[in-house]
Order: sequence, then C-alpha cells, then structure tokens
Amino acid sequence: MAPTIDSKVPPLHDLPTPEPESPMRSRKPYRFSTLCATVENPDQKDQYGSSSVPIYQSATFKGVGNAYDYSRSGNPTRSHLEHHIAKISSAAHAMTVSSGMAALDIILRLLKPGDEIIAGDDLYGGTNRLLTYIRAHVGVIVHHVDTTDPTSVLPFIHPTKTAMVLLESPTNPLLKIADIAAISKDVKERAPDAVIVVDNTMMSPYLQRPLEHGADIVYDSATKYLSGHHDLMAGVITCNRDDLKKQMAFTINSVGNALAPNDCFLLLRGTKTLALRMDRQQATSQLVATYLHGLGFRTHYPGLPDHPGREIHARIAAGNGAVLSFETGDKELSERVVGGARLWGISVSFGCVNSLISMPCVMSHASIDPATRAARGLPEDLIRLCVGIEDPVDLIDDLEHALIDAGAIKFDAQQNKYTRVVPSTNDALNRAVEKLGMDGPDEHEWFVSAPGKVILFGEHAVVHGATAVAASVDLRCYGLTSPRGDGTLSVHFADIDDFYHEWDIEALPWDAVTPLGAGEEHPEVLDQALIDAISAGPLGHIGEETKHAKTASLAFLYMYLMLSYARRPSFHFTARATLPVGAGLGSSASYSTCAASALLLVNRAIALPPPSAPTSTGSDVPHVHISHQGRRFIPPRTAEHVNRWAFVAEKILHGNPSGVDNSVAVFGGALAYTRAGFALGGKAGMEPIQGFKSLKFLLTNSMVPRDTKKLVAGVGALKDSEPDLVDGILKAIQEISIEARRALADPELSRTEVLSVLSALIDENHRHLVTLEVSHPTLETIRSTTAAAPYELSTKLTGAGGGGCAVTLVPDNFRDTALNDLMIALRGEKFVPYLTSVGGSGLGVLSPYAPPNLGPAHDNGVPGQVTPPQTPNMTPRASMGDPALRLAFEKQSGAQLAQWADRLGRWLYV
Ligand SMILES: Nc1ncnc2c1ncn2[C@@H]1O[C@H](COP(=O)(O)OP(=O)(O)O)[C@@H](O)[C@H]1O
Ligand SMILES: C[C@@](O)(CCOP(=O)(O)O)CC(=O)O
Repeated sequence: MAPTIDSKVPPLHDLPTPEPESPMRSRKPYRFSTLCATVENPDQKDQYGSSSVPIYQSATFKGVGNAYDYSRSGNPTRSHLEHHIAKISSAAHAMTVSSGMAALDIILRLLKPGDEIIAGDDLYGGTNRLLTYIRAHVGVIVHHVDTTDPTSVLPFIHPTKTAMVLLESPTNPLLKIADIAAISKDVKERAPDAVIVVDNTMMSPYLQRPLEHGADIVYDSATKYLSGHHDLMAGVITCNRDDLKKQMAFTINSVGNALAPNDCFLLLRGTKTLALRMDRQQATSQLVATYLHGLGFRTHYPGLPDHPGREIHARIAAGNGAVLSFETGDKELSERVVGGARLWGISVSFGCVNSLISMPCVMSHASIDPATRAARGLPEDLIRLCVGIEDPVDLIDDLEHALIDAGAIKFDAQQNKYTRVVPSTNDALNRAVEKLGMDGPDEHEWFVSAPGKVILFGEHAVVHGATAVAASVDLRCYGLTSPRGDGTLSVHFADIDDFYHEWDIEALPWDAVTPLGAGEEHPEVLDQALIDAISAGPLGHIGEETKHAKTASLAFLYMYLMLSYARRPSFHFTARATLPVGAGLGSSASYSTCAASALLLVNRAIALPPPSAPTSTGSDVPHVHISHQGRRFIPPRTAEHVNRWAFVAEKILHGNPSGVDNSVAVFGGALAYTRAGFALGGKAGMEPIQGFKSLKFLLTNSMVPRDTKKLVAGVGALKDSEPDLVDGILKAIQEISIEARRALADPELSRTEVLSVLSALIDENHRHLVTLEVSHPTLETIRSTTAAAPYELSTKLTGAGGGGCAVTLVPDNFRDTALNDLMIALRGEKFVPYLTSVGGSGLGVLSPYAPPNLGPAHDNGVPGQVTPPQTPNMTPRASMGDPALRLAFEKQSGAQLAQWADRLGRWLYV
C-alpha cells in the first residue's frame, strides 16, 4: 500500500526556498509538508514569539493609519492565514472567505451583464445553483459543456464575449477528469481576456495547483481537506494576477464575507496537517478502490488502471485524492449497503479525518431532478466514499460487513473468497428498462397525447386572476417523434393545411439562444430576441396564408432551440388531433403539451420511471406490471416540468394565457385553476374537483373561426378602458366559480339540486361573457336552440368565445331521444355537436417498454400487454427505432385515430 505521494520525492513544482539563503551552501526548497507545518510570516513577527498564531478576536483596531482598522477589511489572524495559504499554494495572493460558495460568489462578481461563462455540465450542485442565479439576475450567459472532452469547449469560445471558464477536476462524485492545461491553452489562444477558474476542492493545493497549468483563479472549499476536521466553514481564493486580486479584495471588503478570526485560527491549524492527512487518506482510498474493483463493482477512482482520465490526471495532479464512488447495480441494494455501515458515517461533504459514505442521488444531488441526474449519467445506485484517516483494515472490514449484510457480496467456497452478487435479473432488467428511457430516445419513436378541455366557468376572467372550473374532454391531440438522423428537423401538422416543413438543424439561429443552465427553468418572460430570430430566419419565407401553422412552428422551434441546444437531435414531429382546432376546446394547449413532452423526451430532459419489477408468469417472458391502467405512472414532478414548457408554447400561441388550458391538458381530470401572481382572492394554483366526472355535456361547434389571442387582448383592452365594469364582472365570475365548487362538494345537496345550481350559474356566467363582448350571434343561436322547449337546457360559450364552441349541461334524466333530436336540430343549423365525457386522463406517453402493436402486418407485440426486453443486455432500441409508427400514424383516418392509438400498446399517464 504505497502512498501515491512519496514524501521523499520532491513535489511536482518548486516551492519557495527557505529564507535567508545560507552563505555556506545553497539549500533546497522546503517540501510541501514542511511548508504546511511551518506557519511563519517574516512581515508579521509576534511580539512574544508565540508558537501558534494568536486569534485577534477584535472587530476594530485603535489608531489612525495603522495596518489594521476594521476586521471586515483586515485582521492580523486572517493575514497570517492568507500568507500561509498563498505559500502552500505557490500563489502570489490568497484571500479567505466564509465558505467555498462565498469564494465562488466573489469570483463571479468579476462578471458583468452579457458576459458568457463556459462551465462543466457535471458541477457541484451549489455551483450550479449560483450560476443559475447570476444568469437570471445578472444577465450572464452560461454554457454548460462536457469538460472531460476539451474539444467540446471550443465551439463555445467567443473572442470577446467569453469572460470566464469554470472547471472542476476530478468531478464529484463520478471522478471525471478535465484537462485543465489543454482547456486553458485553447481558451487563452481564442479568448485572451477570459479568466480560467478552477474549483480545486477535491484535490487541495497539495495534489493539484491549477495556477501552474494556466488557471487564473483557483478556489477551494476549505471546509474540506484544507481544514480537515469538519469543524468550520471556509473558502479560499488564490491567484497570481494583481488586477484580479485587487478586484476580488474590493468585493470581499465591500460585502464583508471575509473569514472571521476564530475560523482563521482553526483553518490555519488544520492546514498544518494537510499533507499528513492527505497521504493517509489517499493511500487508504487506493486500497478501498482496489478492493471494490477486485470484487467486480464498477468503481470510479483515478488511481484505478481502467479510469478513463487517468493519464491526464497523472499529468496535472500529484495524487488521486480521497473520494471514490462505486455502483452496486441496484439502488435498493446500495441503500442497504449505506445503511449497514458503522464506521463510515452517513453524511454529506468530504475531506474530514472521519470516513463518510453517502448515496449522491438520495442525498447531495437529490435536489437535481431524476431526469437531469440520469441525463448527466449519474447512476441512481452510486455510492460515494470519502475516506478518512482511520485504520484501513477497520474501514475495509466495516465496508465488507455492510456489503455482506446487504447481499452485495457472498463467500464463494470454490474460490475461497468473497465475490460480488450480481443483482437479480429483475433488478437488472428494471435498470435496463430504465436506461431505455434515457439512452435511446434519439432512435426511439416517442408517441404522446394530451386532451382538450372545456371551461365550465371562468374563461377570460381566469386571465385576470379569477378561478376557472375546467375539465379535460375525450378529444385529444397526438404527437409523434420519429428519428431522422440526417441533420434535418421536420414537422407535419396534419390538421393545419396539412403543413409540412423541414429545416437544416445547423442553419437554425443557435446564436440567438441563451441556453438554460442544467436544472434551470425557463424564465417567466419569453425571449423576444429568439422569437424574432426564428421569425426572421427559419420562418421568414413562410407566408401569412399559413399563419396558424407558422405560429405552431414558432412554438415548436422555440422549444427545440432552447431544449436541444447541447444535443441537436435530428427527427420528425407529426401532430394530429381529434379535437377541432381553434374552436375553444384548447387545441393549442393540447398541441403545446404534445410538442413540449415530445421535445423533453427526445432531449432526455424528462424520463419515465421504470415499471415495477417484472414477475415470472411461468412463460419465458416476464411481464411488467403497470398499475392503474397506466394512470399516475408519470410522476407529478415530470408532469409539472412538461406543464411549464407547455405554458411556454401557449404563451407563443396566445400572448397572455392564464395557464388553465395547458394545466388541464397535462394533468387531466377536473380542476379549479387560479393563475399565480394575479389571484383575485383565494390562493393561486390548481385543485382537483370531485363530482365532475359523472356530468354529461354537449359541446356544439359554431364552426365560426376565431382567434384566442385577439379575444383575450380585446378583454384586456376593455379592462383598461372600463376598469370598473370589468372588475365588477371579474368579481361576479369569481363568485360563480366558488358557488359551483361549493355545490359540487356539498353532501347535503341532491343530484338534481346540484344540476339546477350549475344550470343557473351557466346562464349567469354566459351573460357576463356577453358583457365582455366575447359572444357571437351563432353562440346566441345555439343558446336559444338548446334553451327552447322541450329541451330547456342551459348553455354558455366555452373558451375564448367569438365563435368556437358552446357547452350545454345535460341532466341525468334527459332522454336519449330528446338529445338525439337536439343534435339533429343543431346540425340543421350547420353546427357540429359532440357528446363528450369529461375528466379523463391528461398527458399520456405510449409505453416505451414494449414495441408498438401495429397490427398483423407488424407482428411485434400484444396489445395491452407490456413486454420488457428479454435480457438485460438486449439493446431495446433495435426494436424501437422503426419509423413504421410514423407511416401508420399519418395514414389513419380521423375517425379511427383515437381507437388505433389506444390499441398500439399500453399508455402511461400523469
Ligand atoms: N393539432 C395541431 N397541430 C398544430 N398546431 C395546432 C394544433 N392544434 C392547435 N394548434 C395551434 O393552436 C392554434 C389554435 O389555438 P386557439 O386559437 O387558441 O384554439 P383553441 O381554442 O382550440 O386552443 C392553431 O392555430 C395552431 O397554431
Ligand atoms: C379565454 C381563456 O380563458 C381560455 C381560452 O381557451 P381557448 O384557447 O379558446 O380554447 C384564455 C386563457 O385562460 O388563457
């Protein structure tokens, strides 16, 4: 067990020669551990010769014009510490602040709005969070790239705009290596003013000194190895450039986050043993990594012979550090291992003298959503070990006990040693199935669908903060992505003039995109510059005669450019609906939901969870169980993510949507929806409504085309010109929604009473909409036809009005013959009635866990039965990437579409 750093071998880089130089013979520079242990500052001799630096626990210093006046600006204990840190880092300057994140904050304040940063895509979560913040609040543009491949940085370097490059190596917890030297060189050649910043926390100045490899600024969370005892929080910044030091010192003094005297003392004490601790910790890490690797676990540690970045790391660093990670092959198994350890403490952070064990996906990285974790290749079963200074024999023994107790290893009598137990086929199969969602989307045909909606109460008023009562209808939009792989992106909107268009992906206006950081959400406001660039570029030559398809394309391309910035997949997207388009039934929201979910799936920004474990059915093929007929399979968090993007598309299509339509399209069911930030009373958000599903509605399409955007804008204009009138109506509509919900929830009311309350409210709500000037003569005709004897039903416009659809409540005891007659009467007036059920499922995705059943000509599955890949090693893509689905989808007749889609396989719903 030879330590990687041999104390007899001189360190990688020369350190200052001891002063004064002996006149007798020249002296060799002190080695690192000597420098660590020797805290001496010739400029700051202690008056009593104290061997330990005193703590100047004083906020102020008396006198004028002295070296110190106020501890925010300077403190003698801190000066000692900073001198010491600069010395052991071979740096001209060191500054110490209250945490590692505070250090990064100081560094990021070198930037100004419009500057661009290139950063890794596998950064520490806290770094990511701060970058997201400055992106939103400072207007700095952040490009996340895979820094393990230096060439991936090149396309993002701009000679003047690139202001900073932020690197970590090795990364935490996957121990990926970035070639700091090569990247620094490439950046300096192309953008000489860019500042290269390295987070060196995983290595400490003992093992890696990035300033010597081209970095301009290095920072460490000194909470970790530098202090070593998990008894303080601190951050250090080192650099050689005087100008950078001056700017950062100015910010530290201005904001007042310099390290407090007591913590300076503790950190100074900790650094004295840095080399000693690190030698022991990394020597044990090598043993532990070799042990796990030998058992057959996939182990990540740069000291292992098969580590992909090993050579680069060896060139830049002088040791492999004391953090490693390994995979057991099964998340639950990993949880058992972690739970079974005694000596290894379950905790976040690292660098302490005590050994720690954790599962990043459950702990330190749990704030990153599972899809993003998966997209970054962070295995859910990963266990991270942070090795301390305990006896290596005890540490390995404790780990071995935990592995045995968890069932991860067992004794093999033949080989006379412990060997890894490969998780059962079921576990492995689950993982293979899980991977399918993440690994193969480019080659997979994703088929999604989302319902339209009917608003029973509150349309228009919901835009201005009132609550709307709405439910999904059984008419849906369907969206299908099919791989192309030819550098082209294409769309086909079958319902809008059969519009087909394709674009060369590289020719899209990528320059106009401000990519979102990992895990970052789209801002509230659309990026108008991007909309302008798309409208002038890829859509510039599309005429106004196809303006509806043009807007649908705009929404699609906008989301593609934002979501596909890093991957740029080439595929085709077809949208088709059984819903009437532009008739007030939320076709735009169901289209937006399909486009958003399809783009998120293709770009791996969302993933479907694996189905529960397959069980043996006695046949050779195990069957995956999906409960609830596929309902509630898509988790709420994923649904919310889709909903946010569907809302982005709705904003492009509608200008100022309330969000009710897309929320119903995604979540399905019946909802009371109140827009955030506008609420007239009560709280914003959405609540499911019970008692809605059994209601029967007749929808009648007036066949008068209208434009939601214009109608919503018209009500907005009326609100501006006649605020009292409109405010009164908004309040009245809010009361109607409250009353309707109360009636639906009231156990004292009989069914007949509920229906009669709702009918009265329908009439009342319609009258208010007439005052808001959004009715239409045809809607009034539908109202009078349905209200006339013998029908006597209540009807109101639904959606934006101005034409489009009307909704009529049909009581339970309304006879079928009467309904039939009414529909004939409406058809006679050239209207199109639909009987619809409400409250069905929201967003659905055709299960990717079985090939679609395309009928006898494609004998590849049994409808309704989910058949997982037969062995974990099978590449499911092979059976999935068949664009046959596209051909079949496009040729279905409108009348057959819903049934055909249903029979394709198992649909997984929100
Ligand atoms: N199936 C579809 N395919 C493509 N775009 C669609 C589809 N359905 C709706 N859209 C888009 O939404 C617009 C209709 O929005 P809107 O006027 O609000 O009607 P609705 O009341 O049905 O939501 C269309 O002009 C088109 O841009
Ligand atoms: C008028 C409004 O309340 C509903 C619009 O529905 P539709 O687009 O007409 O289906 C607008 C909105 O809520 O965004």
